[in-house]
Amino acid sequence: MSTPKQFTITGKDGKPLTTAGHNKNGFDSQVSIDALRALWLTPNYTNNEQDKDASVVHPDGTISYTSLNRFPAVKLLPPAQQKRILITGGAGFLGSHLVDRLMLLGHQVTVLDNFFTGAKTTVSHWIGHPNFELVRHDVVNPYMTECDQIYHLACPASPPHYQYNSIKTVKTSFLGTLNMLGLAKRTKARFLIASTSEVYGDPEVHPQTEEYWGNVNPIGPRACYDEGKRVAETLTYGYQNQNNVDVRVVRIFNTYGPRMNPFDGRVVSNFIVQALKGEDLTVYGDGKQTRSFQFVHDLVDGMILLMNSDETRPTNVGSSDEFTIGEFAELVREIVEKVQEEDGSKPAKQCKVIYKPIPVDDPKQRRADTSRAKESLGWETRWSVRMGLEEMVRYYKAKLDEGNL
Ligand SMILES: O=c1ccn([C@@H]2O[C@H](COP(=O)(O)OP(=O)(O)O[C@H]3OC[C@@H](O)[C@H](O)[C@H]3O)[C@@H](O)[C@H]2O)c(=O)[nH]1
Repeated sequence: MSTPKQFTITGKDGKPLTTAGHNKNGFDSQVSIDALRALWLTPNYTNNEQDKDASVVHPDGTISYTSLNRFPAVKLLPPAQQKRILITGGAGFLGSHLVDRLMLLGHQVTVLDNFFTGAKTTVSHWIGHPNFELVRHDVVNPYMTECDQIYHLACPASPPHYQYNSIKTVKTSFLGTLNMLGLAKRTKARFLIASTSEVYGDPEVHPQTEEYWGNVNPIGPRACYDEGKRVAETLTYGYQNQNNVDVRVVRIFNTYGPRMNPFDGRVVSNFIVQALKGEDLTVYGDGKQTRSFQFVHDLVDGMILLMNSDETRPTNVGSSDEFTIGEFAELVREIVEKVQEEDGSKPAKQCKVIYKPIPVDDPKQRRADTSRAKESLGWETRWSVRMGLEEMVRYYKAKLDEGNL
């Protein structure tokens, strides 16, 4: 595999950022950023070292996939430290980054995914590795295995995707969580559910603390996801109280990064793809609604810290750097231009911002209060939005350049 181009990352504290993860609570989750980057910035469907003339996509429109003869190096853990970890939705955007981290750390990872929004290509670099298993499975059906930890992420997360089949989204949240909690009960595995900032609905409290009960329209178009996740949290604490299941609940705020499906309709992927293609940036409503965006490595840090901590209360993991969507469009446009300038592909014309109708029940403001994550886990975001967006722009640009976007 060829070595990806090196970029220096400056963390929020102004110092060079070379690793992700922490060594806390008896669990070392640190890996080098270059090792993570090599898993998504280098195409893994051709072996460039051995076949220097190979291009990923050929002029006749075909694509070369070659099986890797070497897997990325993983830590050699003593058996007593190696955990059997089940990740539902592990072929999705967030799941695949969690898979990368836990694989590099030397654990045994089993991924369950029905590939509705996930894709095999997100984890294809691990297929065949003795520590890795990929199972096509829909969590609305029970699944039996032996494991020590369960990260339950399976559920479409982008508003157009989760609204596509709202009944299935509710079913996935409820039955999927029920099945995985049943598995946790039998195996005595620790269970972490990926909940969401959407449990706060269109919040009247700002920023959102975990104590806030939320403002959700129970029959609106977002209800299938919002209420689905709320009842999933209810079930989770039901199993904790009635069956002593060891549970963790992470409320994930808007997250972005490489491998986010470029067409999943969320704002970060939409704006970057539009700017790279020279199309108009679509701001919904007047663009005054706010969000805070965290880079995916920070989220993975938070999830692993929470899973291995004693904190059993719901915990927000998100950024507290708040932008209006209008400001965010300007920032994305500026960063895309910077990356294009760096490699001499800046177009003569600047793309415009256009305004489209606001989706029903779109939250007007959202910002994570992360005091609990800071106090209980020692977690804080390390990536600035600017550095994270540059990473994501380079990833999409590489896909665009190879004709894959
Ligand atoms: O092209 C676009 C897309 C989206 N938007 C706006 O940008 C804001 C963010 O939209 P996104 O679709 O990215 O994400 P949302 O904040 O609405 O929902 C997200 O919330 C947290 C997570 O749990 C979920 O991944 C997702 O549901 C919204 O106000 C939306 O209306 C645009 O202005 N233009």
